[in-house]
Amino acid sequence: MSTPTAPGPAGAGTAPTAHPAVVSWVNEVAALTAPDEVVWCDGSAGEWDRLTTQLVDKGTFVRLERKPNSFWCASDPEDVARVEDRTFLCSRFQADAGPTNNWMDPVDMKTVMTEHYRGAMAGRTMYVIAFCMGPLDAAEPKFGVQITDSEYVAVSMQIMTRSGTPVWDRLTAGTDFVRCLHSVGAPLYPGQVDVPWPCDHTKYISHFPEERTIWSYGSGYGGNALLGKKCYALRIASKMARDEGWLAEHMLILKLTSPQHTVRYVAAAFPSACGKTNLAMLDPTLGGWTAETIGDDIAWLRFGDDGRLYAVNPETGFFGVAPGTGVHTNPHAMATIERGNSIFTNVALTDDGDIWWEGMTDTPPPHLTDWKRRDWTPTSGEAAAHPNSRYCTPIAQCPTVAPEWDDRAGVPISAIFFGGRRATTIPLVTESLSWRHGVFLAATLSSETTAAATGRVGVVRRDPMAMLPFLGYHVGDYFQHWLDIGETTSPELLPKIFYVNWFRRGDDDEFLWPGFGENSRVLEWALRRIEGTAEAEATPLGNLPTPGDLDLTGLKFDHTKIAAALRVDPTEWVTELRLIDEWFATIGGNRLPDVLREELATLRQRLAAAASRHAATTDPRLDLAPGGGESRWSQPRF
Ligand SMILES: Nc1nc2c(ncn2[C@@H]2O[C@H](COP(=O)(O)OP(=O)(O)OP(=O)(O)O)[C@@H](O)[C@H]2O)c(=O)[nH]1
Ligand SMILES: O=C([O-])CC(=O)C(=O)O
Ligand SMILES: [Mn+2]
Repeated sequence: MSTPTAPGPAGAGTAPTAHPAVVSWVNEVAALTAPDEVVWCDGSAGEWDRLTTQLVDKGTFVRLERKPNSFWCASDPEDVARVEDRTFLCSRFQADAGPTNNWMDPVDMKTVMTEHYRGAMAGRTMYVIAFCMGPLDAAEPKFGVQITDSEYVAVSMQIMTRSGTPVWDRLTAGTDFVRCLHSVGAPLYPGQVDVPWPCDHTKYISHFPEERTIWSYGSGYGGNALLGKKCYALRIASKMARDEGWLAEHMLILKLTSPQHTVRYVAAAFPSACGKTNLAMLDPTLGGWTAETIGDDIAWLRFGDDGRLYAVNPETGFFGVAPGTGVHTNPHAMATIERGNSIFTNVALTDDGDIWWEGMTDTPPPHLTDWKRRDWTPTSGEAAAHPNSRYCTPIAQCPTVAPEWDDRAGVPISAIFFGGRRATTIPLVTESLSWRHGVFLAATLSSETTAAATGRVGVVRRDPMAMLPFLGYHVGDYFQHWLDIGETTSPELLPKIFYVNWFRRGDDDEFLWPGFGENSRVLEWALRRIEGTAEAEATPLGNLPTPGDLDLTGLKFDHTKIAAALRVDPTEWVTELRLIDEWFATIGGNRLPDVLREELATLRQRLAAAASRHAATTDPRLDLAPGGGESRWSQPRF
């Protein structure tokens, strides 16, 4: 039932499913896109071998000599990242997409895209992939079927999702599934030679939230083409989650065990390329602590019967940022890919059949093939790997994967960390004062743009809950949903919310915090706060540690920098408040919850009071933090 069908349109006889809606949809798409052949994927090792061999034969993949069952590939130089300006939320009413999404009327979008899809798979094979986001034995497993004309997508979906025969077996007639249609938009006409990375200059990544349908056209890049990931598990799922009373979030899930063997699970939301994978594979520098990985990109959070929030990782693989990943920063990611069974996209290829990227080792190899397939030497003057180059690798291979990563019930979350990449203003860590204050911090989260999306890098923008590019409905309603979640259970059962920033810089432009494994010190302080055993100082922003409140044992790092990383600078906050005002103004008065407006007013009052206290202080050293530590107010920038 899982072998490829003979050329010709799909039919019920060849399908590994009797689900009439799947079969009729596949037939309909095949009639529109005109593939040479339809293959129902079984997700088997044999299928992986067949497709990867095919990809090697046609020049898309290079089989690596130095890593088992692993492949290098380079995309079209224009198809390297998510395309936010070509990503659409086609809700029936524009007002439901909100100010953060590109909207187009669903009927108009389908009319336009249908013409792009017409004949788009000519000369190619259409693959039909059944997949499940989250454990197969979940109370309500979340199924999807992706149609694609890309072998790269088909094999990547094998890594990233539960797919194939076990899913077909469960996808019985009447079972709900999300329709995920994908074409690279590059038909092959008779005699035409294929290119290594087919795609179209025109791209559409469209979501039809009311129909739970995704149409993606023109790109082969992960976030645009592996539709289980951002399109389903975040955009469509966030809408499902709102309707059903749960949360679909851009979060890692981490298990922490203290030296006293206390186990805690935490989740953390950072924007793309801002440190989720790295924190998910944390190698704690703090003695006696163990960190284990449950997820690195997406968390689905639901209330358990005990009133706590439980998190599940809907994925089965990591699609991680390669540059900056090395034995010193993320040894566990390096060990994961060392085990093979991985796909590397837009990194550099070494002459002996291995991969390399900036930050993997201190010294680059003397010669490489760069991500544009050109000869590269250390004097080339350009990066050998694209800044958004990625590895795609199974989570089960991660040496730090927690045994419970696949548990149907998920893991109970004690703390949620929100964070952004900010060179200024945002302190290393802030503890929220309440759920609603935490939601305010998350709703005003900001970050510098990264190479994970096309467009300018390094521009500060608001990225609420690190979900700006992934919201499946109106951002104001999303904030209200977060506030409602906080009313669903007793306050002491809710995770405590913290706000972090690993990326603050000093006047010398160097990071003020060493990051990576040292982030365990911040997590440890947060967990001690939850247990009531850590000190903190009340500031206008929330509760912050002084450097003395953090466990800095053995940390070889300039402690004045750490004090600077923890500073609340009133001048910086004058600008920040203006930016938050602007952000809230874009949301629209009737959709922005009053609670958040009130939180902003309270923050403004607290900052004003602190600034006037500071102005009245002639000797800055009089304004000392409790415990005799130097106050963060003592070095204002004005
Ligand atoms: N300075 C500093 N850099 C970090 C830290 N953690 C991660 N990074 C760098 O940030 C970049 C992206 O980190 P990732 O962990 O891959 O980001 P992510 O949030 O998983 O990204 P997506 O997969 O795009 O959602 C890499 O270049 C890392 O080296 C940190 O604690 N400090
Ligand atoms: O979706 C992708 O392509 C990769 C990713 O995790 C992100 O951009 O946040
Ligand atoms: Mn991501």
